[in-house]
Amino acid sequence: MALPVVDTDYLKEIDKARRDLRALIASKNCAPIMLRLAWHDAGTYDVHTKTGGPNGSIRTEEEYSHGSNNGLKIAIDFCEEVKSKYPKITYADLYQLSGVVAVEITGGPTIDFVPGRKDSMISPKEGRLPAAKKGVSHLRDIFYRMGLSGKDIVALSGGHTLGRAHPERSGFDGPWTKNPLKFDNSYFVELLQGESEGLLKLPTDKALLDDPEFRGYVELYAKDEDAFFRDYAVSHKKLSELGFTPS
Ligand code: HEM
Ligand SMILES: N=NC(=O)c1ccncc1
Repeated sequence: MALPVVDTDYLKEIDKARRDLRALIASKNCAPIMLRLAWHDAGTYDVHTKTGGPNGSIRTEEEYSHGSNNGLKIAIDFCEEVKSKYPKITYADLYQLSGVVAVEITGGPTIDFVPGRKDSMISPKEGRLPAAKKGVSHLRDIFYRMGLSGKDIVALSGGHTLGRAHPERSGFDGPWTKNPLKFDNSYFVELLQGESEGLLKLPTDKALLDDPEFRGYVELYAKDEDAFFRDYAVSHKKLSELGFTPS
């Protein structure tokens, strides 16, 4: 599919869509699932083959039907409400803009967003996203394949400060933090505090404590929210631009 022409009209549409997304996400309290959608569209990137990545392909039934994407059709349909008003905007840009807005309106850091991603209908085979029951080496395999680093793994895992697991979607249950609609460093604080009634820790969350590099960042982010916000904003931008060279 063609690269969008990012002219002043496109940028005006992006600005209007950003405002609409703020209102939609606030009114539906759907920041968590919108962030998960953005991450799942981008997280399929393979730096070796230059395939997958933030290209809107998650909108295809083939891809949103993957087990790891259970529930995400809800967010895809929410985004369609905005797409229908601004047809020029690519799905690829819209999904990443939605993830940025989700973080920002729940109190997280401002994330630099550069539009211009093109859409694709080609869905990678299932298995490019991390499996929750695995550990450190799996996390490194998956995120290094995307072209991301150990620091990115920990910072981006902080995205679990938002939302919850749903048994009917993933088989896991519950929020990671006491306020799942507030983007803050509580995910890391809770991780270091150990098991807590009613709060979820996936095996991959706990794995962040098992590796010295990862644990160093967990301890930093738990004690310094500004450091988490700074690193998260950089890693989120990197994730949202995998395979995409902003013009
Ligand atoms: C590191 C590997 C990761 C694993 C294994 C993982 C796994 C999961 C699982 C199993 C769920 C529950 C899905 C459900 O039942 O609704 C979930 C939810 C979520 N994930 Fe991840 N995740 C990972 C990384 C990330 C990243 C990098 C982000 C974003 C930057 C993210 C954002 C979210 C959000 C916001 C939710 C909550 C969605 C909701 O409330 O509907 N996750 N994750
Ligand atoms: N954020 N990641 C997820 O939602 C997820 C990843 C892998 N398997 C199920 C769900």
